[in-house]
Parts: sequence; structure tokens; C-alpha cells
Amino acid sequence: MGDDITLLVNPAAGRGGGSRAALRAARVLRAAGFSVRAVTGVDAPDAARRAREAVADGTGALVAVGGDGVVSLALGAVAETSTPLGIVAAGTGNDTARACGLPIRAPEAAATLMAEALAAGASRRVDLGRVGERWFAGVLAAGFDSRVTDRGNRMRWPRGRLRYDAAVLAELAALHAVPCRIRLDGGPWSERDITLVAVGNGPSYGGGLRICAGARPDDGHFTVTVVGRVSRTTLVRVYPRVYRGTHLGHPAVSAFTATRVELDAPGVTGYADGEPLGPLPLTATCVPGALRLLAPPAGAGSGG
Ligand SMILES: Nc1ncnc2c1ncn2[C@@H]1O[C@H](COP(=O)(O)OP(=O)(O)OP(=O)(O)O)[C@@H](O)[C@H]1O
Repeated sequence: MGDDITLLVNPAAGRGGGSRAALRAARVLRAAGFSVRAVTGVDAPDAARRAREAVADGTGALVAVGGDGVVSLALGAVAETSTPLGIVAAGTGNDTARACGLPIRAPEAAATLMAEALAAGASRRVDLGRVGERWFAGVLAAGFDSRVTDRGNRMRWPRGRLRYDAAVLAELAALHAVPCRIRLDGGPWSERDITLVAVGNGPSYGGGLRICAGARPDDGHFTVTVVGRVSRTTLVRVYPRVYRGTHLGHPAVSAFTATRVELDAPGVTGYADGEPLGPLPLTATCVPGALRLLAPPAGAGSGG
């Protein structure tokens, strides 16, 4: 594996800040002695293909520059390989970087940590979720929250966390529970009316909404949050508590841990790391240590 670094840049991430973040990170990495090249791609599939090529060509590290979307593309290239992933979080939500304790909207700090980790030959093993050929680092969402993501992705305004809040308000008007079948670790199917189900490798989505509070990306399993049938009033009252993760104490909310989660519900689309996976049914599996993450040697769980 070479000592060059490939930046996978989403120029549009974070209101067009992706390119600026890449320039700032590249400056730090070059000053630390690394050879750096940036790839973008004309669209997301092209970017994903270029990332896979860089990994196949033996790049020393792949660094995703942007939000959770470009990290998600990068995962498809590096998962279950020995190529480490760095993250320069410059997007809207940045939940994967947040879950891994990496700097957010601080490209120089992120690049400095990466350079230190590469120089020390250190990386941290992180679990990933897998659905078919797709990988995710954060949360797989289905139900109310996938409809919110769908709407949020279509909205151009407002920006950041406010966009998710606005999408939540719009979807509240159409709130309904759906019958959902859930099976954990190959056990018996359970069927119930749900408002949403979230399968967390990491704890948050939507820029810090801690829907699967307690999930850690290095604990070897998912943390699953199921919200049963709730009224609009209850959802409005409980929603702000999701930022602190205290919604888990509500009687309509159940939490489980599992390494394999099967979900089936009519007319529901699954989203992972904010990207559409397709309609249910789907099966998510937690793959322990599937990712080598460039993180400081002193980071929790370092090694590998
Ligand atoms: N290099 C790229 N070229 C084109 N599209 C990309 C690229 N990288 C990521 N994307 C797509 O752009 C979308 C947004 O990416 P990302 O999450 O990195 O930015 P963001 O500003 O945080 O996004 P969002 O507005 O969704 O919160 C995703 O759907 C992702 O697949």
C-alpha cells in the first residue's frame, strides 16, 4: 500500500464548502509530507467508482471530504479492506464523524489527526452495518424518519438541522403508524404497529438526533429503537428529547440490541446514513471491525 492519500471530495457538501475543506485539509497533509490527490466524480455513482479504483490501485488512505453522504460512498470502497478511511467532516449532518469523535467543520484539525495516525501506523477498528452490498456507519431508518429524510433530501431550504426540523413538521401532518414485522438475531418475528424503527451502528442521524442513544460504532452490535403507535401530540412532545436521547424512557419507545435485524413493512423505504436503500423488506447485519478508521492513536479502542 502506497503512502499517497486520496481525497474523495463532495464539492457540494455543506453548502459548497466541500471543495474549500478539501483544499485546507490537503495543505495540512502535504505539509506533513504526504502526497495527496483529490477525486470527485460527475455524480455519486461515478465518485463511488473512482473511490473503488483508488483503493484497488493501492492508495495509502481514502479520505472522505463532505457529509455523511460522501462517507457512505467511501465505505463501499474501503469496507472489509485494509485501506484506512479518514473523514474531513464538512457536510450538513456529519453524524458519522460525530459518532467517532472526529473534528467537525475543522478541516485542519481533522487532517492533523489523520497525519498523526498515518505516521504512527495507527487506526481504529469500527463496526459497519451491511444491507446486501450497501454499508452504513450510522443509522438505518424506516417509517416516520425515513419519510422525513426523503422530504429533507428534496428540500433546498432551510439548511442544516433546521431542514430536518422543517421536514419533521411537514411529515407530522401525515403521521400514521404502519404494521411492521421485526426479527432480531434469527429469533421469532414480532409484529406491531410502528411509527418508526431505527437500527443504529452509531447513535445519531439528522445532525445529532440521538435516536439510537447508547449505540457505539465499536460495540459489535446494533442498538435498535422502535417507536410504536403514537399520537401527533406525543411525537411533538417527545421529539426534542431525541437530541438528548432521553426519549428512550417513553413507554411507546423500546430499545434492543442485535447483530442481525430483519424488517418488513408495506410501503416503507429504508434509509441508511441518509441515503435511500430501497423498499422493505431488508436485512441489516452488523459486521464488527469492518472499517479501519484513521483516528488518533490515543482514541478509544485504537488498534488494528
Ligand atoms: N463526489 C460526489 N459527487 C456527487 N455527489 C456526491 C458526491 N459525494 C456525495 N455525493 C452525494 O451528495 C449527497 C449529499 O452528500 P453529503 O452528505 O456529503 O453532503 P451534505 O451537505 O452533508 O448533504 P445533505 O445536504 O444531504 O445533508 C449524497 O446523496 C451523496 O451521495
